[in-house]
Amino acid sequence: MSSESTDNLNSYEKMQEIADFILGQTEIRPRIGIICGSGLSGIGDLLSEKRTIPYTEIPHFPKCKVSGHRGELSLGLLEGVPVVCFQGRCHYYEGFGMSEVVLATRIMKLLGAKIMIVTNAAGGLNPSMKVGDMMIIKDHLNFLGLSGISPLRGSNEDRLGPRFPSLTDLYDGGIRQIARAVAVSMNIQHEVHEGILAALGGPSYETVAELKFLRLAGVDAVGMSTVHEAIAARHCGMLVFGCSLITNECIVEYGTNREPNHEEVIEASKNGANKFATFISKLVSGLRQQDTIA
Ligand SMILES: O=P(O)(O)O[C@H]1O[C@H](CO)[C@@H](O)[C@H]1O
Ligand code: HPA
Repeated sequence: MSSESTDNLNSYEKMQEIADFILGQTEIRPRIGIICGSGLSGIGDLLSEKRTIPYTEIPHFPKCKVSGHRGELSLGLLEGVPVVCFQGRCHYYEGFGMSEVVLATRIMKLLGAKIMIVTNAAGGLNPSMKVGDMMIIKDHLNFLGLSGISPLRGSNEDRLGPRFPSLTDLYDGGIRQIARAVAVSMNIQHEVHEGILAALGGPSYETVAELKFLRLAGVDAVGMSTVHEAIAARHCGMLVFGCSLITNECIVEYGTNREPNHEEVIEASKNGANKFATFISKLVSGLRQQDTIA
């Protein structure tokens, strides 16, 4: 499918066809779906009894091209829990339509997932956040959504969810509590923050003025993804947990001779990937113990 295509994956039947194709490749019936952000595909390497399918082999599935995104999905067991792990995402700035951006989310729902864990690389705006830290997403500010660019735009698919879903407490409080306990158990609580993610359209990084504005608005970290998937997950009734790896410090002063770049983002996510993957797998273990996924 070309990246120029617009929202052409709204058909429930087409999504069901994709889900049936995936279910036909494995005995795994996922309870949790994970979306891996830039450089974070290694979470999928922790799966046992794994079946990996390149996106190119999945009918109708968009092909992500941004470096740091592997472009395959893996089904298997993580801490004994059946999961599907999307190792690579499509971004709106690549030219995909919103229905392509959130296709992975809707497919995990049709595969049977009850919870979505969505991850990303993000710039740290809150000065207390250092490169390599993590941020549990408490809420978001969606600049695309505020101007009407939504995965829910268009006629509503009632089989997925309601026309007017609420986004109150979108990022599940109970799961965030488990995540905080995991951070303590790993003795990394000083590196694991909780805060507000702002989603911008990208692919350019933010101006200094934009970052100053976002800081005033209470934003802790900035990214170009995640919130659309979170909205689609809420729409179709999944619980959502979101977590950012802070890959760069936002430059909020003029004339510093410093600039953000994607190479720095990938390098930081490579460095932080193992700890991040361990954190997510221990969270999944915590969810199993709490029967959240029953
Ligand atoms: O959100 P993920 O996919 O983790 O990647 C983030 O990193 C890239 C920018 O460096 C953008 O794609 C941004 O969205
Ligand atoms: N801004 C926006 N998106 C990002 C950043 C950033 O600084 N880092 C990683 N994704």
